Parts: sequence; structure tokens; C-alpha cells
Amino acid sequence: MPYGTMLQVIKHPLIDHYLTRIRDIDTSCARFRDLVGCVGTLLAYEATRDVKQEEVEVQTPMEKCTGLRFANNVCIVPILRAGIGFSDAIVSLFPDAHIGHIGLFRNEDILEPVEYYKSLPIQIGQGPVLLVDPMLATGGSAIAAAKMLKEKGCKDIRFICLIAAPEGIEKFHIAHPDVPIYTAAVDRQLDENGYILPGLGDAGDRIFGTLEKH
Ligand SMILES: O=P(O)(O)OC[C@H]1O[C@H](OP(=O)(O)OP(=O)(O)O)[C@H](O)[C@@H]1O
Ligand SMILES: O=c1cc[nH]c(=O)[nH]1
Ligand SMILES: [Mg+2]
Repeated sequence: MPYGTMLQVIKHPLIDHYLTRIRDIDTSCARFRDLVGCVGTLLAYEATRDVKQEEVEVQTPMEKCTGLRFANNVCIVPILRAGIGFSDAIVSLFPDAHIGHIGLFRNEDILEPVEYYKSLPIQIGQGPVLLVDPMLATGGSAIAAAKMLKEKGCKDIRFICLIAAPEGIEKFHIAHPDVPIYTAAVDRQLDENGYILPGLGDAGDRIFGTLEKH
């Protein structure tokens, strides 16, 4: 892949195992949600491996020592709706995180994102921002969301997704060459409707049980 460290495909047997269950059409909605959360936390763990830390003095029951903590609070921003199913578990890893929301849905005729909601914390420009959405398909939604974050002053954005299509990775990288993508898998291609193959179907529908088409 020509993207260097800007595309990190996180390999681990646990991720492979969970992702296989996630892809399976026979996996129930409740199990799907749990598994998406499990992979989300593993990806977020890797995506924050190099965040800035600072030293802090801590008094143990035995003596004083020096510990490390995040220099800045992490901010987590799911892209609604499917991103919520992904971010709930990630938030539990970072209990002090500020949380923003970006509402986008993909117009399924023209495959362009439509914005319908935005609520971003005022502190958002200060620390690392984890932008999360399970699917990077054409890339339109993630590109629009990262642009909204940059307009708010965010300088350290990390995009986390479950599955990315090569077409979306390329478009996203051209639009935001400074934003790394952390994903569990790069799939083969998009179909004629902009769905990822082999993919997992419609992430939002599977997370929220509104599955009709796929
Ligand atoms: O890369 P793209 O081609 O933009 O497609 C990816 C987007 O599609 C899905 O959301 P969807 O529009 O289905 O909204 P939902 O989360 O409300 O189901 C997914 O969660 C991404 O946000
Ligand atoms: O495969 C895809 C593509 C876009 N959105 C999804 O939920 N799934
Ligand atoms: Mg959807």
C-alpha cells in the first residue's frame, strides 16, 4: 500500500475472529453490536499508542513515584448513526473524553453525504480527536466529517473504521493526507451501489436492527 503510516491495518487474531463474526449475515443484532464494540476498543488502543503524555507525581500506598498520563484529553466523534455503535465501547476506554457528534447520511442515489447534525465540544482543538465510523466506502462521509473537524481547529485527527474500501482510502488520503486511517480490514472493492465487498452490509441497519435491504 502506498500510504505508509497513514494507513494502519491492525492485525491481531482477536480482530480477525471478531470481524469474521461481524461479517456473518447470521450474527444477531445484539451480538453484532457487542462485536463491533470489541473491535472498536482494540483499534482505539492502537490509534492512541503515540499520543502525547506528561509526567505526574503519584502517591502510592507505599511511596511517591512518577506516572504518565495523557497530556490532553482525547475527544471522540462518531459519525451518526453507525458511528454510535462503534463509539460507545471506545468511550469506555477513555472515561474523561469529550464527545462530539456529526450527523451525516449518505444519499444512496448520488452517494454524497448529507449533513443533518453537528455538536462538537469547545475543547475539541486541544487534543487528539478520534473520528469513528465503521465503514469507509466511497470516502465521502469521512472526508466531510474530517473537514468539519478541521474547521473547528482540530490538528490531530485519527480516523478509525472497521472496514475500508480501496476507493475510499484513496479519496480520503487525497483530501486529508495528514489524517491517519486505522482499520481492521481493507476489503476488495465497492459494488455498483457503493457498498463494500465483501463488507458486512449496511452497518447502521445491522447495529440498530433496521435492516431491510441487505
Ligand atoms: O464512505 P461513504 O460512501 O460515505 O459511506 C460510508 C457511510 O455510510 C454509512 O452511513 P449511512 O449513510 O448508511 O448512515 P447511517 O449510519 O445512518 O446508516 C457508514 O456508516 C458511513 O457513514
Ligand atoms: O458497505 C457499506 C457502505 C456504506 N455503508 C455501509 O453501511 N456499508
Ligand atoms: Mg446506513
